[in-house]
Amino acid sequence: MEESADLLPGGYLAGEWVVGELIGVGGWSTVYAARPSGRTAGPDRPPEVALKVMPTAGLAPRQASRIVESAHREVELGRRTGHPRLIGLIESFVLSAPDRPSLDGAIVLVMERAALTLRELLDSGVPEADRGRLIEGICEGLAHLHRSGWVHADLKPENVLLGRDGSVKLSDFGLATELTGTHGYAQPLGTLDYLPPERWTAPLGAQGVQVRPSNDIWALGIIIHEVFASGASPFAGATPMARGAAVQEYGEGRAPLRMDHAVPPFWRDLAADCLAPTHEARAEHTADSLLDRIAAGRATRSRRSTWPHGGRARAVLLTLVLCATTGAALSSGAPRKDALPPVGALTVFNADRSCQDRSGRDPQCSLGLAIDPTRPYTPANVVPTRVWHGDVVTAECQLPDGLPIVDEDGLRSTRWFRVRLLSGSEPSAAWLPAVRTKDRPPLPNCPDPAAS
Ligand SMILES: Nc1ncnc2c1ncn2[C@@H]1O[C@H](COP(=O)(O)OP(=O)(O)OP(=O)(O)O)[C@@H](O)[C@H]1O
Repeated sequence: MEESADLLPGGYLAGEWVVGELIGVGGWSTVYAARPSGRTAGPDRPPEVALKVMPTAGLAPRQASRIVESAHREVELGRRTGHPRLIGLIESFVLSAPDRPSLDGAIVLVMERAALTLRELLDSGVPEADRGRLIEGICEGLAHLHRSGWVHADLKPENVLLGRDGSVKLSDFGLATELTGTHGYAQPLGTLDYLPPERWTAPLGAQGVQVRPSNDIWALGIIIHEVFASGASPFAGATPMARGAAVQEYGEGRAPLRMDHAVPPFWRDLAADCLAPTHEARAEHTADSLLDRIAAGRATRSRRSTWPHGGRARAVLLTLVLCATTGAALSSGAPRKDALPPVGALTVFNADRSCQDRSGRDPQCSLGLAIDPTRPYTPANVVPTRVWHGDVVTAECQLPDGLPIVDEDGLRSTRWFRVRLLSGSEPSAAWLPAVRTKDRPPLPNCPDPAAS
């Protein structure tokens, strides 16, 4: 394939990171997978990151300064408001690439790598059991941003990332605006489908347009509708401009809010409040107050629920979606180096010899960790975290009499090890069949998994 001068080739050394495959292209940036170079790899460096490369060469001075400002905002926000619901910024640097004039001097943000975007999940269908949790995660991210005095100002499904453990993380803070009092000013940019009615008529002053937290709440209302109504906006129209006209009609009181019947009553009420037509009416619905309502609604629903394994069902469904969308390829070192002292280190063994080369981490060679060692070892019964030959995982205990597993060499065992997953993972531990390791540390027996 011909190499583009505007793209970094695989293997390129950008700062201290080795560029991998292309992940995505935004309006002003290109995002690549990357890993630390041999020189810098170590326990304090994540084994896999995303590099957001924002070229400035050849741009008109105003465009270039816009990009510099946008990068500056992302760095500033990352530095001041880190939170598990915001994508982590690891470092930033200016790319020195004299051999590639179009990329020389580009600004590079090194971020924690996510598995997929909410847009991709909407396109493949959000599992019913995950919908509320996803919205709650977005709301937690917004509540943190707003409490820290920032407005995201470009909230949309492309900017909601999902970690490999299904965790929700807001990203792309290029338009994020710091509040001075009740509002801030931003460039008149953003994505038409997520702009509230007042933004369509907002006066453009020397500092830009006024933005307030209620802008993000409106976008959240659109996203709630999309999540429950198979990606559809509550405002009908074939193009973003047509849908924008419908938003303005509604904002001026000339049309009612029409939501899809697929949106359940609880979420319909919440979305309707987020989509209150004026800033004043919307302002009383803060991200914090919405979070309280979601928590209260969850408590009511779980009291009514007759299915005791809701948590497990959630994990399985999200696993399926992540597997389907990402091919279930996960980073090295996924099992954590835990805060608790390890009780048994296990080196993963893959009997398939073609999978014993550690360099590629081919998704085809990844091994699954079971959710329940007493149920069939199928894709529906594995967590999103994958392991490869040679990975070291931490086991807490063993189960001598789980479901029998036979490896590629015919070795059979009913023994399973319970291994810890990255902190924040749901579930927090999963099961490695004993045929997938040669180690037999003297571990205590685990409690009966059926009883937990
Ligand atoms: N940390 C990340 N991990 C994995 N994928 C990412 C990450 N950040 C961005 N991406 C992917 O790259 C795409 C482009 O990134 P991003 O939206 O940040 O660029 P942008 O130029 O700011 O976009 P926009 O056009 O919205 O301004 C995203 O839609 C997503 O698919």
